Amino acid sequence: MTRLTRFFHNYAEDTLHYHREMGDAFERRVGMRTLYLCHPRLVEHVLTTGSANYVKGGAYRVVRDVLGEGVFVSTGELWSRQRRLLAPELSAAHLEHHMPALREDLELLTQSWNDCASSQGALDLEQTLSEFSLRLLGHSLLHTSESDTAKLGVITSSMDAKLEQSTKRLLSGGLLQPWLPTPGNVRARVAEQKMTRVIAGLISQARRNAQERRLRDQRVQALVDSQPPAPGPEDSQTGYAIHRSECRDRTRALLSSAHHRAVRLALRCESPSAWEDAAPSLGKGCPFGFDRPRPSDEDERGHQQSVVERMLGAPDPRTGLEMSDDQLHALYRSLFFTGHATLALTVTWSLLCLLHAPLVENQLVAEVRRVLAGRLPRLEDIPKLTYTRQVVLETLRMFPPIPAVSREAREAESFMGVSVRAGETITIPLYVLHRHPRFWADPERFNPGRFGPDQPAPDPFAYMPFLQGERSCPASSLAVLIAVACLATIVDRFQLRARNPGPLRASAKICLRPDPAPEVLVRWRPR
Ligand code: HEM
Repeated sequence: MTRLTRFFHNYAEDTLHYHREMGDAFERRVGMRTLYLCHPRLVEHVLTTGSANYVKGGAYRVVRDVLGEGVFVSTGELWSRQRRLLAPELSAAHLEHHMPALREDLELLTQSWNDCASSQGALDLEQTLSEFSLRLLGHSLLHTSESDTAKLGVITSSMDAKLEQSTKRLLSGGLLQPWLPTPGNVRARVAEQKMTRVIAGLISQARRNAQERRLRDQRVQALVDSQPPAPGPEDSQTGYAIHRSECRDRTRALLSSAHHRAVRLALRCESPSAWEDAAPSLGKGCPFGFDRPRPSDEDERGHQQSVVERMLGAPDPRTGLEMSDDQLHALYRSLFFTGHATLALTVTWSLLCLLHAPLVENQLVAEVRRVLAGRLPRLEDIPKLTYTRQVVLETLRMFPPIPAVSREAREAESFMGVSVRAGETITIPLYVLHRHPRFWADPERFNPGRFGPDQPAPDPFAYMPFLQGERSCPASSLAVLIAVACLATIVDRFQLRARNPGPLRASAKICLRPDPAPEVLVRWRPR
């Protein structure tokens, strides 16, 4: 393979070779001149201390072309508003809310793998995990229904087709104009139309849900306000009656947290008789409905707001305007772009690494069997899966799904012996930093032990699968927990073997993918 073909096939591996020859900072020209920074302290400057001078430029223009001004590429107030609203939803603390969707989707995943195991078949790992992560994103973040899930694949495949064409356009240096009737341009236009249609449907649904929620909340408010001043029950500890205002607050809290199913159903069906049936139960005192059965996971999820509904309910503080359809389109695209392949690839690479590490697999199976013993993970199981987490972290070191990021310098500057020109593209190769021999002992060895509790934490700029700084991944901790749950569920039930064992190979475009993908045989793991 020539240097150039190696670069285009897997620029991450190619950069690793260059780093060995050229050191921690070097320039290369492939199409355009790029400065590569491969030392944690240089990277720290670009991402944190000196970050005001470095923006998402260059390659991100291609992405902007496809995604619009979503959270991934936007800047300034538009970016910070989207990020602020998204962050709580994507935090690890929110895992509890994603758990019902996660368990449901893990169940579906294992069902399809059961079919494969019973027919002694082979699996396309990346494909099945990609379907899993797509379904999960739709269910847990966007609250898509089962029928919508089928359409989500259209978004990601259309996005891939558009990204490919936009990249070609960028590399053509202006020759490949979008209006030219080339097959690639036609494919990209069709892809854009399909993607727009599906997302528009999801947005209308989210707007309808948000409107229904607003009406319901107003009715709840009116109903609660119209209650007679009931003394309420006695507080079990103090013996004092709960005041009416407290009653109301607690009623509201209960209603909004989906505990009072009967009233919720009545509010939703809006028939006068249902209202009449429900109203007395509101007046009977607090705490309403504590003795009622908890609603099902499905019902619980139905009452939480999706990310998009939350965005619709939070108008711009300066203008008072709701997010426009264009902004919502960009939000959907950004979430699918950032969350879909990354999660699927993390679990795919973890399973592929295990094919080559039988001792690690044994230790992992022992832990998973102890904690899960054949059932789906529950929230409280996940912190106990400590070795599984180490396996995920080590996989993210060796095969970071996003192997490099780039920034563009606004102005010229010099720091730590490196000179940067105005407008220059800086590449930060995570793949190289994760294998830097000065920061990692035996970097080419898959060794989850390096993330053990007795080991020192790695340098945060030598290990950053989720990047560092203000543009780092807002879903970092959550994504690791989900990957842990998924890996544990699979390893507990299934044993994978490669049909043609050989070294793991990758290709890197935007993401780092197994290439060629080994054919993997799935069997039930003996108990
Ligand atoms: C293991 C899985 C994941 C990995 C390795 C990962 C990694 C990354 C990295 C490296 C970036 C910075 C990219 C850049 O600056 O070019 C990023 C940004 C981002 N990620 Fe993730 N990610 C993962 C999962 C997710 C998930 C599940 C979501 C949510 C749907 C998500 C949402 C985002 C968003 C919104 C950004 C843009 C942040 C900003 O610019 O402010 N990621 N991710």
